[in-house]
Amino acid sequence: MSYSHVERAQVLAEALPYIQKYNGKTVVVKYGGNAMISDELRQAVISDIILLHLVGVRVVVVHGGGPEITEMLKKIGKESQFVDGLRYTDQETMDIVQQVLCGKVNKNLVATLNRLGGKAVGLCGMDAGLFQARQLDEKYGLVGEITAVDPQAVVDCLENGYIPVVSTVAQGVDQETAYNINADTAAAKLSMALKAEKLILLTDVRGLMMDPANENTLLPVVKLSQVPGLVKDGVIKGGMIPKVDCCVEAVRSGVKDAVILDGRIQHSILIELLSDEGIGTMLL
Ligand SMILES: Nc1ncnc2c1ncn2[C@@H]1O[C@H](COP(=O)(O)OP(=O)(O)O)[C@@H](O)[C@H]1O
Ligand SMILES: CC(=O)N[C@@H](CCC(=O)OP(=O)(O)O)C(=O)O
Repeated sequence: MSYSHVERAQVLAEALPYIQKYNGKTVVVKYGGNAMISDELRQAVISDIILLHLVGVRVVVVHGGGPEITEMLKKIGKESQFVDGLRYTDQETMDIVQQVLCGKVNKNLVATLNRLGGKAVGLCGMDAGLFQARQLDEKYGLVGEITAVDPQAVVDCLENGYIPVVSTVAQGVDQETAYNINADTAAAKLSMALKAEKLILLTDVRGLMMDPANENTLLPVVKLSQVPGLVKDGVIKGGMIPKVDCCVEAVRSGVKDAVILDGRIQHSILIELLSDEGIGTMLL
């Protein structure tokens, strides 16, 4: 499909009110799934983030990396175990989680952002006490429940024109260990501490659907009051439950809205933020 000059200009003009709306506002993007694995999608996400940053949006990236952790564990002959969707994390697993998230994934992401013209700084949850945590429950091993967020390091980055890129390993407050935190949960907690305008969770499905097997049943807008009913009726289930829960918590705590967005669609972040089209599920 090719566009005329006028059509191209219209797309840019359409973005103006949205750029004005989000200028100076904080948007937390949880980056993970296919959008992180496919080269093409990775470039699109990263260029979206740089563009938003350049038009004055205070973009904060919180990244996942579950598949990379699983792959590295496999290399050392360890099978991954999940309990209620959370990785069972023994000490050996925790060491790998820290190496993969804070080392490989975080630094590669920072390098790509910088290579494509951004100015990114990588932080993990232990830097400057960003995320403090205690053990969530023995049944998950060293999985943490965030007890406090000190967003100052992230704010300092934003104030100095950097794009903060955060990995979700937290410092223990109940014992001398690092804790593994689910990236959706950490992104939601950070959005709350930053009083963000918006939380975006990139995932590998269109959003919340009445029938997960049918993409035409996407629910574009879900009010918090509808969530308990959707859970009770079995519409929200499995991996969607913790995702929706942390969106609910964020919105209840003052984040204006939370969007579950399809990271498989190129430039889904730009379409969501800077156009008249809403393409995921917005919880508000
Ligand atoms: N109503 C629903 N709409 C969409 N997906 C749903 C729904 N209920 C359950 N799911 C499941 O939730 C999954 C998304 O959660 P998850 O796999 O944990 O995401 P991620 O890996 O991005 O964190 C989907 O792949 C789908 O199988
Ligand atoms: C406790 C827990 O499950 N932590 C996750 C942290 C990474 C993550 O959440 O990555 P995705 O967003 O790519 O799934 C894990 O170990 O896989």
